[in-house]
Amino acid sequence: MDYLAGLNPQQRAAVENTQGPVMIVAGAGSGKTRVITYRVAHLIEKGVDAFNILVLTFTNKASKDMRERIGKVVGNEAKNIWMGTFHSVFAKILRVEAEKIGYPSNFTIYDTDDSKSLIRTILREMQLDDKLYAANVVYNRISSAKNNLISATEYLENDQIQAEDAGNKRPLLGLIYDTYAKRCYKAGAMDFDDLLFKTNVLLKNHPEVLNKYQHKFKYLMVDEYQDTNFSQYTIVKKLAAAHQNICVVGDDAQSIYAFRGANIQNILNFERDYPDLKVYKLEQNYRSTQNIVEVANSIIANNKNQLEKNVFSENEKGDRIKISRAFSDNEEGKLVAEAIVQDRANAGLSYKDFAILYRTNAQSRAMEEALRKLNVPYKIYGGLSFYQRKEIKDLIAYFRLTFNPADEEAIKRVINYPRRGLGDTTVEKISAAAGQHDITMWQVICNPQQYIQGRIANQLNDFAVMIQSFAAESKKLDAYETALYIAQHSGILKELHTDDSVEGRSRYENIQELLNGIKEFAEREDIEDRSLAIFMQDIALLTNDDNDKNKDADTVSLMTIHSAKGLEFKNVFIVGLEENLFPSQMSLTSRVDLEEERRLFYVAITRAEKKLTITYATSRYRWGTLTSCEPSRFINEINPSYLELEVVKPAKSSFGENSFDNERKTWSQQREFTPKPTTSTTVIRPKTTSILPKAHVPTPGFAPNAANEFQNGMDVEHEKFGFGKIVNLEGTLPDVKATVFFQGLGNKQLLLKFAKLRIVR
Ligand SMILES: Nc1ncnc2c1ncn2[C@@H]1O[C@H](COP(=O)(O)OP(=O)(O)OP(=O)(O)O)[C@@H](O)[C@H]1O
Ligand SMILES: [Mg+2]
Repeated sequence: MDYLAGLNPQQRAAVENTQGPVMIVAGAGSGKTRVITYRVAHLIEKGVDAFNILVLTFTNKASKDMRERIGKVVGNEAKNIWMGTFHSVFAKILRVEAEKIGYPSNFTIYDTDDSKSLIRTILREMQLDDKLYAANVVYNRISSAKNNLISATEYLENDQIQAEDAGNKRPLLGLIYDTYAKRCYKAGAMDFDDLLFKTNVLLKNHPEVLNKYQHKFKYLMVDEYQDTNFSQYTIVKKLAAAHQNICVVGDDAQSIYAFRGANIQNILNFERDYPDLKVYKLEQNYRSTQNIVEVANSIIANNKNQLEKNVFSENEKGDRIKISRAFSDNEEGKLVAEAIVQDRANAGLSYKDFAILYRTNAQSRAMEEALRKLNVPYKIYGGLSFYQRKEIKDLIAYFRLTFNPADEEAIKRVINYPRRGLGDTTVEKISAAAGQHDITMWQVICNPQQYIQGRIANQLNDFAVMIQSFAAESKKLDAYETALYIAQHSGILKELHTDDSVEGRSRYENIQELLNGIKEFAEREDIEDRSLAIFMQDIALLTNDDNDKNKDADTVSLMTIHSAKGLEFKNVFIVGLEENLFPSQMSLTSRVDLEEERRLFYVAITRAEKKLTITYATSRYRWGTLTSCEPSRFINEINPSYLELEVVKPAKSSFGENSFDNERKTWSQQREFTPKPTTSTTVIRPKTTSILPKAHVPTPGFAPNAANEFQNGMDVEHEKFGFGKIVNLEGTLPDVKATVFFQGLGNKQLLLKFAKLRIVR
């Protein structure tokens, strides 16, 4: 297969130039990711061992997609490439090398919740004002220190940082950071930032380890390089130092993680770090229509800080960008949902060709509700992971303790769940004793008589024996059998089984689902070690987009713009273009922040291939109150010649607004929606382009059908409203009410016994 034929001359040069440092800084959709993909395939075709290639991507999903594409060229060898996010790749390496830096190889990975819970414990113990020292703020400060490779000791010793924090009225941050780091260490745990921070420590203090990985990873590639932080930059620089076969691609205009420590300087430094650097320019955008590319260019031109580049498209000119105004967030949802149904029918698209992008997660609610009303299947990306649900975390905490009983956060989570008379006071006593004697909580639990007073020794002893029995069983059983054993003997299964509420049943099913997943893992033939310990290793790094069983399902994608990075969709809606929302309120005080918001807008626009719609509402519920909103300044920055404006009249919504509120809770929990299968998916006729069709002239011989003949999904004709599709039926005969989506009119609710409606097919 001549894979090189699918590249333009610059892309091809970047692919074929495999030796020495290479950088591509180019606009969106210009094929940067494609270059990395083909470059890896090319290396393998040329005989480079896949085990010697390391590719760092921004999400697990991106690396999975890339591996699949490479597999199409090189076959099975693609499995052997080291590829993944910084966190997953270096977690894997730390598992092998952890003991060198004083950690057990089965160290626990603390997720954000664990970290914040530990911080809260520490703040309580230090008796600090939790308004001044909010867990979130403390967490962010520690995270930012780690991402800048400042250890707790350095933090404490550095007068300047100290002074800064004192200025912020939080002089004790250094001490908290130090305590936090020690507690994690004692618990055999690393938080997310540690996975990079400790990798740096490892590579710095152990030259032999650095040497080993420099020789292992003979070729390094990094996608989305503009969003690397200092800690990541340093790892890459160290690994590439010996052979310098490093290729990074990125776009300064898409740098959107400065708030998490990403540093645009990393791109600029690259030229300084590698004097032999070859720089390739990609200017042609292959993704989007000319209109979309030009709008994106015109927006980003408002930013003062950017590298000069020229992006053009030779695709069709395309539709103008549509701007729609709605009168409320619910109305906005409705207009987006209706446009999707309409565009899908008119342009012969699938649901998966559509994406709805928003600035903040909270905006998904109105969208979800509207989509459900129209029976449009959707999936939320980047939301709460399956592994973050309470019941799943509870069971996993038992798994964690089985392999690492020092894990303090896991102990706190399940020592009294299910209830066994070991309440908060006991936990505080254990924690205090552990602090006093400088031992782990687990050591206290194993010898309660020695360290704490009170009559809880028996219960503690039972708990310790139980955890020890799990560890013993895990040595004899496979992953699934161990997991089942723990679920049963911890009492979790019974606890959930006896809860007969709807939520209780769904929690029980989730546990079943987890066990099923572990069973699949235990039956895999492509890996040697199928123990629960291995299954557990990277579980904290999974997001809800991984392990997606229905990845080919035909659903509309909903996500924040941050999660949309690198992706593309035929038809994109960017919603909530309002001042104080996008740009966000917090960004309005400084140019630097405002420019980051604008880059975010640039990222959003450039996801669209064919059609882009931007919407805003003039009122919206925020923080529980109805606020009136002004259109975003970003809309004014677009040259009007690219725009088509549409104002949606405040109509009495056909949606029962109250029913939304009732269902709100359930919907926000269930983040995926697949409507019941409809009997037909025929395109709605006739095709019209105008917003409001002329008065309908019924088909000659028009004769309405009887109420009992209709089914959901049927194409129908109404005497006056024209052609439509039944999207919902409710009630019982003879009072069945149909929701029919009419071309250009949207949803109408009709009582079938009165409506003059004819079945088309
Ligand atoms: N030479 C080419 N010929 C045809 N299609 C191409 C070519 N180069 C890239 N494409 C297509 O253009 C689209 C954008 O490419 P890609 O995702 O690699 O761009 P990118 O620069 O990584 O974008 P982003 O900045 O959004 O991450 C993809 O669908 C890709 O397959
Ligand atoms: Mg890309």
